[in-house]
Amino acid sequence: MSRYILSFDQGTTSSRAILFNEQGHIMSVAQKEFTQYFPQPGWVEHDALEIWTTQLTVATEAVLKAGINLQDIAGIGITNQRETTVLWDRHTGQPLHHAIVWQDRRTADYCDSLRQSGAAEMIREKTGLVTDAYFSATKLKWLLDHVPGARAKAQQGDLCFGTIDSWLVWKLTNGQRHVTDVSNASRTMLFNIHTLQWDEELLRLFDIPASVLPEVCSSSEIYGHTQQVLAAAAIPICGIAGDQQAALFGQMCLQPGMVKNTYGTGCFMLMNTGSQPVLSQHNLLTTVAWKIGDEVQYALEGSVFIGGAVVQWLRDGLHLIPNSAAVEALSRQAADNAGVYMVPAFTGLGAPYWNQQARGIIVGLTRGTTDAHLAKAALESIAFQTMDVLTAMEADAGMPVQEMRVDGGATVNEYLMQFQADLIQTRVVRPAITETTALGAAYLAGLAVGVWKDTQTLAQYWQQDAAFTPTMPLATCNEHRRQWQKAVMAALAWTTA
Ligand SMILES: Nc1ncnc2c1ncn2[C@@H]1O[C@H](COP(=O)(O)OP(=O)(O)O)[C@@H](O)[C@H]1O
Ligand SMILES: O=P(O)(O)OC[C@H](O)CO
Repeated sequence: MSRYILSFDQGTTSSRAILFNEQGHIMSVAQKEFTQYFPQPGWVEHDALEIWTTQLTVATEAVLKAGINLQDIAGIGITNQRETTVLWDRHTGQPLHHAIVWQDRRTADYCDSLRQSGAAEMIREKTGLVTDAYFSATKLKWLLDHVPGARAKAQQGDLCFGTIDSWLVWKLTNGQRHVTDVSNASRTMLFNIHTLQWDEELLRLFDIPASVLPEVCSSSEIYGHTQQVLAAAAIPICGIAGDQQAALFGQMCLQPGMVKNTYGTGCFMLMNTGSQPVLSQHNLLTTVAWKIGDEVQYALEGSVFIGGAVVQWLRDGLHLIPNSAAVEALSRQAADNAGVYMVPAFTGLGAPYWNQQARGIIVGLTRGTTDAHLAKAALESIAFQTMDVLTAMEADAGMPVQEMRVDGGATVNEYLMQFQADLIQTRVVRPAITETTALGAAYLAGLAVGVWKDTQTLAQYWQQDAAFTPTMPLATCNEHRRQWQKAVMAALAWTTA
């Protein structure tokens, strides 16, 4: 009998399912986009029921494509867009409102007032997070305060809060299990990353009744079994991690100091810091990477809000390119950026600036600027933002990073990868399997049910596809950095305030 692991990779713009075999090879992939709702400027919502139905559809499709029997699936691993907040009725299973997505800025003013009140330091010490609308706590508070009747229902114990992992487990187990894992919990701003428990002082601060919270579990254990979905036989659900932590695991960054950067809609760089949380001195986040058995690993994280999304903007907003892949050829039409720099602060700037009011700018325009220069500046902006995060990370670690492992949709772009290596003067390594998020969740699930013995076994599977080594002269590199810093200063000055 073969033993497969089915990964649910529930992302910001699409639900994906990937089936892995015992060697960690991909057997099949299915993907479905779902609706993005923008009810007001800066607001982003998802329909949690659509997330569930698309996820279930792609899971079924992946199994059918591979032509395997459902009883040969040893377990399901879940990885998900993090922070996105769902509130549902525990009796009917109906969401009370659209999910509020991690990108949503509706609680930005409230976060500013929290910072002014002096709460930010306490929040950072306990949660490792910067006080920002990005995280779940203020989104949940908004739902409880604005959905008619929600707070009263919550106080009566009738509601469940969850990030997308909790929601999917709830649906898969037909409402039997209300759980999350430590990595997702650490993104809520309600979770104490030192005690690994929900924090009463934070619950009081955000006025959240404890009864809405899921039980916090490790990242690799049997949380429950499927009920009346996918197969007649119950399949164990046995791995959960937030997508960026799952990618760190899938990239086999198991030793302190190892770094991965994912180039998706946003860019998320994580450094494994071992069994102790390291509080950043340079505006990075401290987060739980995963918990396996009794062992907890932590990470430093730098989140860039607009990464590959700047390429989507060239495609859908400016109509400069017919598809994302075309950005590379267009950008190569220009020999260099001709002094054009783009700061895509469309939703403010994330790490290490954390400025919610900053907005995007393009500087250095002349009569000679072409679409190719804009494409180049857009691609380069992804690398510049990553450079800023890496600089902060190296300063926190007190040593240079030896190599950066990369994954995500934009890593197919060879120009971007080479420019990245040049800018950070560090080797950039792309693995053979770039579906590291789904792979990480599969590994966590497979470890729980004995498909794989231990992490050492898994580390042997990691294989390099390509390595990009720096070739740009240092003087050119320094000049780029200097110009970029000036551009960032201009974006910070051009705020919505
Ligand atoms: N050739 C390319 N060059 C640059 N960016 C690309 C390219 N192909 C895809 N992308 C970008 O990669 C992102 C999709 O990557 P993916 O890892 O699937 O993201 P997510 O998981 O956030 O949905 C999109 O923002 C897209 O614009
Ligand atoms: O869905 P992605 O891949 O853009 O990831 C979103 C992150 O988890 C947000 O923190």
